[in-house]
Amino acid sequence: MLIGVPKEIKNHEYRVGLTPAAVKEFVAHNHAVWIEKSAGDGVGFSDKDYTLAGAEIIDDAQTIFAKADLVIKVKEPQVNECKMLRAGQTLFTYLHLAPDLTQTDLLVKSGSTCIAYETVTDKQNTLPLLAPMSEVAGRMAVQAGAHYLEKAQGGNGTLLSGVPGVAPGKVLIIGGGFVGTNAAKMALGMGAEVTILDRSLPRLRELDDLFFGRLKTVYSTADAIDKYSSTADLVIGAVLIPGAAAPKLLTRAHVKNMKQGAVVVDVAIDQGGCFETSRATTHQDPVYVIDDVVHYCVANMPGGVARTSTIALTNATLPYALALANKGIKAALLEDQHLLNGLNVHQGKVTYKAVVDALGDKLPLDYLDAKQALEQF
Ligand SMILES: NC(=O)C1=CN([C@@H]2O[C@H](COP(=O)(O)OP(=O)(O)OC[C@H]3O[C@@H](n4cnc5c(N)ncnc54)[C@H](O)[C@@H]3O)[C@@H](O)[C@H]2O)C=CC1
Ligand SMILES: CC(=O)C(=O)O
Ligand SMILES: [Mg+2]
Repeated sequence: MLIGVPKEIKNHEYRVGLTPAAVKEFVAHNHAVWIEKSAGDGVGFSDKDYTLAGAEIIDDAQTIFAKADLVIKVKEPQVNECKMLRAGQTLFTYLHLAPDLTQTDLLVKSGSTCIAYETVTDKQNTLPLLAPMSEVAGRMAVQAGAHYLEKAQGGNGTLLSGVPGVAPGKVLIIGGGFVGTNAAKMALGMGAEVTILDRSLPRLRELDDLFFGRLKTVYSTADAIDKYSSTADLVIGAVLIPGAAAPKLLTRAHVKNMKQGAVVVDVAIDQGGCFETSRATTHQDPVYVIDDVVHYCVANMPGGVARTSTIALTNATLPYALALANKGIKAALLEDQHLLNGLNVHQGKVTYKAVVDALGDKLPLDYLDAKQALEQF
């Protein structure tokens, strides 16, 4: 199979779909790999590294999209990338379709097969291809929050750790999954006072055990969000309903009621955001202020630490990508229900129900069960 890896083109996105080590694995399995020129430059993987691994360097993305059987990326395809996708081709990358009408429309029209990293599942009922980037983003959320709490950045001038004689800052984390847990680790490591909300009691029990009572676990209700957001210095949004648009849990009224100079980091922004006042921002222009509250809503946070993130992401995606290449796309999907859960679009049909639920009233979308879609077309 011909595997193609274009250079990422989203704002300040330096990650790359395959490391040279991953390329070697494909080559060892007799696949050809095309890498766009300078695709790995931003993370220290040179064209020479890729050539030595057995890849061919291609000058432009057009050639890759025109010929590759399987396109492996990091971020959702941007408009001109969507327009290059075609029937008979498979795209394996993050998609986050539920909040993205334009991309969904273009992918459906492309006739291609689109497998989303973020909806592939595993036996533990977690999301193995989202987890590594959630670990990164959760850790970064506290780093970003601490930075924007500084006065010169618009914050209220709180040092999250406090100092002897001065109480630490208060961090509220909404959602206790991968992002939330990693944010909690960092915030506790700094010495902040941490409260974490989730609506899963089993998850709250795990968190209580994991952190040995060093943080407060609270069942997530509007009332709890009311209470804890009003005194928080930093609120981190980390909820997820897989594949669906994020619920707006922190409302405009909550934000209005927050302390002046508090910071909110909406990590869930890639699924549309879980704060009513959130809108996606970029690494180039990461924050804006509403009601004296600094909002950080970067939709590709791990791109900011692209070297760590590229390696962590490829560690997770490689076995699935190899299965697609070695077995063939259809057979690999039909053999593995967990990988099949990643199928969002196939030959003009949307095969992920939560996407149709989120966008069906704005766009005429044909939903078809993933297995049926593969068997029919
Ligand atoms: N902005 C960025 O660069 C990145 C964003 N993300 C996003 O972060 C979000 C969280 O991802 P993960 O932690 O991996 O998901 P996860 O599935 O591990 O955790 C989500 C948690 O939210 C909880 N939850 C659901 N509804 C809730 C509610 N009403 N109140 C409180 N908790 C609730 C769930 O019980 C679960 O524990 C996702 O939208 C993901 O796509 C992840 C990585 C990077
Ligand atoms: C998960 C995601 O959207 C990212 O890593 O950019
Ligand atoms: Mg206020």
